Amino acid sequence: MSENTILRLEGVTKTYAGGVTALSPVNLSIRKGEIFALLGPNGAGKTTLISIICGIVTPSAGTITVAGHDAQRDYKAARRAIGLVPQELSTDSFESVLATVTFSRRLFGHGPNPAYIEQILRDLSLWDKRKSRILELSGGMKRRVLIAKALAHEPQILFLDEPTAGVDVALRRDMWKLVHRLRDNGATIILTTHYIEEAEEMADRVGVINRGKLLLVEEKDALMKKLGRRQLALTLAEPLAALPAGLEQWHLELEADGRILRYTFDAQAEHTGIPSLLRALSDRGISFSDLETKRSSLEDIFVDLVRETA
Ligand SMILES: Nc1ncnc2c1ncn2[C@@H]1O[C@H](COP(=O)(O)OP(=O)(O)OP(=O)(O)O)[C@@H](O)[C@H]1O
Repeated sequence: MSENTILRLEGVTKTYAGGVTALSPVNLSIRKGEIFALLGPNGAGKTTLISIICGIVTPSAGTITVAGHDAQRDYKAARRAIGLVPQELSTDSFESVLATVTFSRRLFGHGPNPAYIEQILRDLSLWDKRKSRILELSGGMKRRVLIAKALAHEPQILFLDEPTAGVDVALRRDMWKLVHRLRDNGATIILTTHYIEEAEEMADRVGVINRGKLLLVEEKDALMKKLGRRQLALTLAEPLAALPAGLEQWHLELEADGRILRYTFDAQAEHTGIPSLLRALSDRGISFSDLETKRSSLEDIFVDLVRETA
């Protein structure tokens, strides 16, 4: 394992007792200190993969190495390197925030470290709430408690399973900031999400999984650059009932009741085809009142990929 690799999966597969193949051989290396987003639709295998890494589900084949420990042979040490933030608190506890988080640390056999616990509670803006009972907290605060619990035993890797599912926009943005701060403090973060926006906003690298197969793993920026296309939208001065003949080579789309003409082109190409398109439109007496270009998002890329493997 290279010095910089904190987690490695080699040939990991899972077939459930009922015969469902949830994972085809998965190979993946996670670098120390990165934010990795695992993106996939419902049933893609995200939870299975995380559960295998955390030792909750046994793989059918393959090896998992967590911070130098074999996740099956050396389960306890591997598990200790991981903090897992589940989607929801399973119970609304009568315990205080401080007691709950302190207890989570003890579960992993660590001695007390009040200064460390105070630091995480402060980092998560929970210090003022340390004496509150969990059931008195707002949904957003409860989510923070889940993160504090996962961090209590000083894990090297933090797993966030759908960190912002069902939370409002303001809290989602707070969570994103928080995750960046945790990474800046040295944590490696792996999150699962089906919000593409979340992966786009947070991740250094993105993995796309569908039907148990890891379809790609790429630096987010490189992915956006390599696969990203641009779109040119022309708002027409007069709506068109149909696409005029002679413009087939641009594969245009007519939208918004014929008011918008959309052209998708490769941003990396030497010739975008735009000048010739504009000339061809002008030759046909088609004028426009507005022109807008937009980069295609990770969402477009994701939808294309998943469609191709469906
Ligand atoms: N305990 C189980 N027994 C049998 N099949 C299972 C079990 N858990 C999951 N599966 C199946 O394995 C496949 C992958 O499920 P998994 O929960 O890993 O997907 P996911 O990507 O986490 O989905 P979601 O986004 O909906 O949580 C699905 O077809 C699911 O029905």
